[in-house]
Amino acid sequence: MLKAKITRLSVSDVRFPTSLEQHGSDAMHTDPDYSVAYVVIETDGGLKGYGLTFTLGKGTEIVVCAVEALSAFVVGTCLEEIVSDFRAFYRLLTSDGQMRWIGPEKGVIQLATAAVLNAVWDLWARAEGKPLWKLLVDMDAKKLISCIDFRYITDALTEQEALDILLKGQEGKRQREEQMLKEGYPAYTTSCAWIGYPDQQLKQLCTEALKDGWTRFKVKVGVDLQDDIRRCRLIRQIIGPSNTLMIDANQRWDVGEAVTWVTSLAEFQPLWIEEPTSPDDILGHATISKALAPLGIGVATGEQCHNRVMFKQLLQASALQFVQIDSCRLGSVNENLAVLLMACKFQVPVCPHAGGVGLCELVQHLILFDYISVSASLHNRMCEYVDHLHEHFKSPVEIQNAHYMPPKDPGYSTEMLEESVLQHQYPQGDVWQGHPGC
Ligand SMILES: C[C@H](O)[C@@H](O)CC(=O)C(=O)O
Ligand SMILES: [Mg+2]
Repeated sequence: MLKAKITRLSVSDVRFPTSLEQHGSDAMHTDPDYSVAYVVIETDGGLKGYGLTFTLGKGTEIVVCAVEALSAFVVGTCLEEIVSDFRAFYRLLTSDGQMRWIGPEKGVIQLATAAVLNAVWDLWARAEGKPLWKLLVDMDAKKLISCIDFRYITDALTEQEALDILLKGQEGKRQREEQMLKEGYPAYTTSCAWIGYPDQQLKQLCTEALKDGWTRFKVKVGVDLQDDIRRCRLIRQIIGPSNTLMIDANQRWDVGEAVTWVTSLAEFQPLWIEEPTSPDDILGHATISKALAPLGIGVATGEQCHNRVMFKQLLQASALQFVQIDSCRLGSVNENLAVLLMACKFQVPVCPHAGGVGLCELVQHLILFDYISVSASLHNRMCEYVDHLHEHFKSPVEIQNAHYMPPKDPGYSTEMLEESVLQHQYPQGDVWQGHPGC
């Protein structure tokens, strides 16, 4: 299977009209249509790999163009050739002398890299007959390290240090794997309190979620302080004092404003404030972290942190207390591995961003690997869950008692149902016919 030669790459613009009911809305993205640039790679042996990156409607066509521009690097190569030196292949995609000018390793081109490489990782896991998390857990430590591009991060994490972390992680690994298979990985829900949901809906969803066993909840904030106070009070009343609450501002504030606003919400005891300000403002995050530490509120960020270099600086500057990796924002598994290992070295817990379309499906593999092989800890750790659009996937996430149960099917859980792709393709899919946005 590894000998398979990649013969074709196709990419589709697939959009879901989630903005109609305000699903996914936040202080900055008030009308998100959850979307993906969806990649299928075909091989001469018949095996296919599926990959995606997450977007919000308009602009997906630009990511699709970028994927098409990268496809020349992939078509004609052999899976074995790629994975025998995955670091070199990652560099080939991210360091092309002309294309890197529109990055490097950030923005649209990095989203496209993620979509393409996610498909390659899916293909690799399928070729090995394993779910991706298991492929990673079983992989020899040196082989894993050989998938990571350490350029620009060796001042924070050397190859030897990364290897040492993985070797240390061997201890107790089998028990942790068994534990995950039995109990699953702890999750929190964001589905109850999107910014566009009225109080009644928030109340009903929270009450139902509590009944379903959820104990950790995230609420969107940042548009109007009085609204936030009312909504946080409401949610705290429903979930009680001992369940966990997080708040997410999606980059709404300036640095000083973030500190003042979150201080006004401190009585509701949020564990973290997520994305308080621009995702690029490392020193701003450090200032906010320092100011909120006495209140027991941490800073979480990462869903729009575009590469390992940014994460390195956030960690070096003690600018975040929770690392939110994203399976489709960073350069696929390769770059996520680098961030997981850096977070371990800096002893900062990883709580991945998920939700959107497919992000839960993908990132569960990474966080399972993190627990089993890297961090060996569940302290202050949980993976986001959002209850939308799973029905469009061939191997949707399985949640039991607010935990992600490890996927069993081979691959990266990236394959979508053909029918779903056809119906939601933009603009020709049935779902978009007669739609006001079309
Ligand atoms: C636009 C997205 O729904 C965003 O609000 C998601 C997010 O910030 C989160 O899940 O966290
Ligand atoms: Mg967020």
